[in-house]
Amino acid sequence: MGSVIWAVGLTKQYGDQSAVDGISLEVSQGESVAIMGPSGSGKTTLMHLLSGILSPDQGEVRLRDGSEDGVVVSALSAERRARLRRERVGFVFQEGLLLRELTARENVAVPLMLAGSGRRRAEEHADQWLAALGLAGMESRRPGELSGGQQQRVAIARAQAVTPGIVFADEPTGALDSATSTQVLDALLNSTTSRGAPLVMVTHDADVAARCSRIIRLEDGRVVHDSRVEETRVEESR
Ligand SMILES: Nc1ncnc2c1ncn2[C@@H]1O[C@H](COP(=O)(O)OP(=O)(O)OP(=O)(O)O)[C@@H](O)[C@H]1O
Repeated sequence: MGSVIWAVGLTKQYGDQSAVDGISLEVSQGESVAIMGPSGSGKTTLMHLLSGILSPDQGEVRLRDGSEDGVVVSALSAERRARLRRERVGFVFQEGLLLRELTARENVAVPLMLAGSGRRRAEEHADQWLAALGLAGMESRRPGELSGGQQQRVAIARAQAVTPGIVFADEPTGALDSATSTQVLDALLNSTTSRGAPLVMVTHDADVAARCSRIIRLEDGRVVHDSRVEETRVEESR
């Protein structure tokens, strides 16, 4: 399977604190990757480096963009990086971060309009995504009129609507009870991997991680376990 993102030698320091300390990894089409590890081990920093929110002190991140070698995210200007993030990368956070004054439909349509769609087309497309996530009939509600799980599904629809090449999620079910968490996780996994796009998710929850195809564990800014690497080793030793 082709790589969608590949990172080499990523390092990020805060003062003399090494948040990420020389991490290299590739993520392939259709993979769902859980990033786990103790508090302060560098999970969020790694996700922000992979997604171009942060620039590394050393190393580079490439994202597949149609060209053979991909685009080096960290070499882009801040403006081009922001555009790449808007159009090729989806984000889902612990709290949906929906715009409170807008309806569910408008929340999903906004990124499409920012990417150049007309309002009517964007809203039609938004309605299709909301329906795909089980929210038909709720298009005109504002976030305050939806449950936590429903709000998170609106956030997933918003992330998917621009059909990004990769989706990142930071504790996407962290604020939900366990039954709702399962539904939201199913929606997130299915809506991403069924398109062939990879999902990279930071989670503290072992049950959530167990639903992913790959688990990466960090300690002190380094990868101490990668289930994909372990599987490759086992296959090679056969
Ligand atoms: N903006 C910042 N300024 C200074 N130090 C930071 C900053 N962001 C992160 N750090 C430090 O870098 C290290 C890694 O932080 P990070 O948020 O990536 O960890 P994490 O594994 O996501 O933690 P948690 O599970 O608690 O969210 C920590 O020691 C943290 O204090």
